Amino acid sequence: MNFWKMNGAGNDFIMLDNIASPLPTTDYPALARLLCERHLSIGADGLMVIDHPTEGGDYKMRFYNSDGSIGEMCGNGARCICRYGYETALAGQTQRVETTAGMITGHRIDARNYCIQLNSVTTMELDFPMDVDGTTYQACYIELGNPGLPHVAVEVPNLKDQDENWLRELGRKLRWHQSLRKGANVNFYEILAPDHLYERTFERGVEDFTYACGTGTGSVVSALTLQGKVSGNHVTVDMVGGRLFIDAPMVDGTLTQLHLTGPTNIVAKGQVTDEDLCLAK
Ligand SMILES: N[C@H](CCC[C@H](N)C(=O)O)C(=O)O
Repeated sequence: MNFWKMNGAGNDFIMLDNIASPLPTTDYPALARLLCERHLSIGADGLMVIDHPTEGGDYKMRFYNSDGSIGEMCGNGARCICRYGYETALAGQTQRVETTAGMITGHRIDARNYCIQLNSVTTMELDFPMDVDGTTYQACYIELGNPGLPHVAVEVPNLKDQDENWLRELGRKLRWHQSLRKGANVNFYEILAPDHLYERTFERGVEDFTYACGTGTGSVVSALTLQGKVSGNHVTVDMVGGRLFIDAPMVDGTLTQLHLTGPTNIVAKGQVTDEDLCLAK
């Protein structure tokens, strides 16, 4: 079984091609849990499976978090999978990718940089107070696509200087907060300068911080654009693993197309030989 290991701004993925070597879809959650384990196997935030299109796209992207749960979408993953699609000739410079959250389009900018038009905002609650241990956090709740990928945005002053363990525990409590129907990815952000943010995301399904989150940056910038705190034009978002750019322009007071741009890295191409994996050939 061949795989690629890629990352998009440090958000890392194992990629398997179900068109080239088919497996039953029901095998993938267990495969994700096994292969994404960082000490016992290859290690990654998620597993992505390239599959035959069924809705008129160039191919289908199935996304599994490292705990085996299905993610409706993944922005950095989509940027990586578009590079895979281009480099394996599944698609051209511009491609349509079927995701659980709906169709997205991807565009190759150059060898390493890819841009995705993310699923549009389907839920936006700008005033979403969340109580944790007696403190009320003035959060925003956002979903992208349908079914929507859930995100919470919380401003944290001096984010870079905050104690990581404190932040992780807060992230975990917000991620599992009783007010959330299906949990959420929790995005902490700080506005560093006009149209320049620093962000850290505690991800659902990884249950920890990842180095970057594409839909997280798209959700935060969408909320901040509606609040008039950023312009929505090519907003820079720095994360631990790299820099992402979000375009979320407003036309007549409404958000229009949401674009995520950033780098990709093909770290390895190889064969899965994990001896604990019964399926490995
Ligand atoms: N890191 C991803 C999001 C993965 C979503 C996943 N954590 C879930 O909530 O199912 C991104 O770049 O958009």
